[in-house]
Amino acid sequence: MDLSGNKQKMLRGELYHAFVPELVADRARCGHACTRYNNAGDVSRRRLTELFRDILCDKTPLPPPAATPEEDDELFEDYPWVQSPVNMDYGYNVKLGKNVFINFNATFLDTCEISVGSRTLCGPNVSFYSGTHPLDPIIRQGTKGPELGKEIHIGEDCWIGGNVVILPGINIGRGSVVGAGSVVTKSVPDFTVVAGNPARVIRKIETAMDPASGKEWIGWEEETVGGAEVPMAEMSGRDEAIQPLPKAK
Ligand SMILES: CC(=O)SCCNC(=O)CCNC(=O)[C@H](O)C(C)(C)COP(=O)(O)OP(=O)(O)OC[C@H]1O[C@@H](n2cnc3c(N)ncnc32)[C@H](O)[C@@H]1OP(=O)(O)O
Repeated sequence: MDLSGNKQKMLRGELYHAFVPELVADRARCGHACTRYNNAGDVSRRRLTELFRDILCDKTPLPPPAATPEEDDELFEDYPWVQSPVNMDYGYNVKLGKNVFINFNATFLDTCEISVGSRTLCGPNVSFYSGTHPLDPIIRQGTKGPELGKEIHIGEDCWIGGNVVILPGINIGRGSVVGAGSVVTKSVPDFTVVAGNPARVIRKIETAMDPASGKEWIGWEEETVGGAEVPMAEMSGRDEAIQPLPKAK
């Protein structure tokens, strides 16, 4: 893929200019795709998935149609479920795992990659802000100045409450919970409840899923017996799996 200098810098998390024609066009494309998804009305899961994949620029083929509408819906059981309206800047930097649920009014400012791990649930009005700007107004210069992004990664099996804001560069560990209305300014360790503005640790989550618990847990059925009908790579069309999280600060 031959990317322009500004787009390459954007994806690498370096300072870039967002108001160059290529990136303006990318955001316009994504905006139109979001509008089509948000106005889809009462359509099948297949059609919704097609429209959602248009937002993500995901060309992975869908499974062949089943014999009946009900059976066809079942083919999409494990696909991410995103309530409209949803809004994104570029779409192509968003990756969602299996059985993810994103409630109404999510905002993905996907200057850099934003990934949400399998089985993670998000309440209404969650905002993922991977974009940021220089603090010095002389450099910032409104639409004339450079900006940058930092990736956001939400682990598998998390629950993000309503009205949460996740700031650039944040990693939320596996199985963790973010309380409603929180602003997450620091990365969150695995199996931890955080809440507030700024989000602070409330408690650890006791679960056999946490290897530190010393308890036995065999993992999700599809991961252990390979029974998943749709591997995550096919679902997102863009990535294999959520990468291991770096250690939280
Ligand atoms: C997928 C969907 O659509 S989800 C639908 C939307 N639902 C939501 O967003 C609900 C999200 N749930 C919450 O925010 C809950 O408060 C939870 C899950 C964080 C509660 O976690 P718990 O560990 O049970 O916390 P608990 O209720 O015991 O409170 C512990 C402390 O944290 C505080 N606290 C709890 N939630 C929050 C919050 N969201 N913001 C700030 N402080 C909070 C409590 O006031 C309490 O403080 P105190 O010790 O000073 O009294």
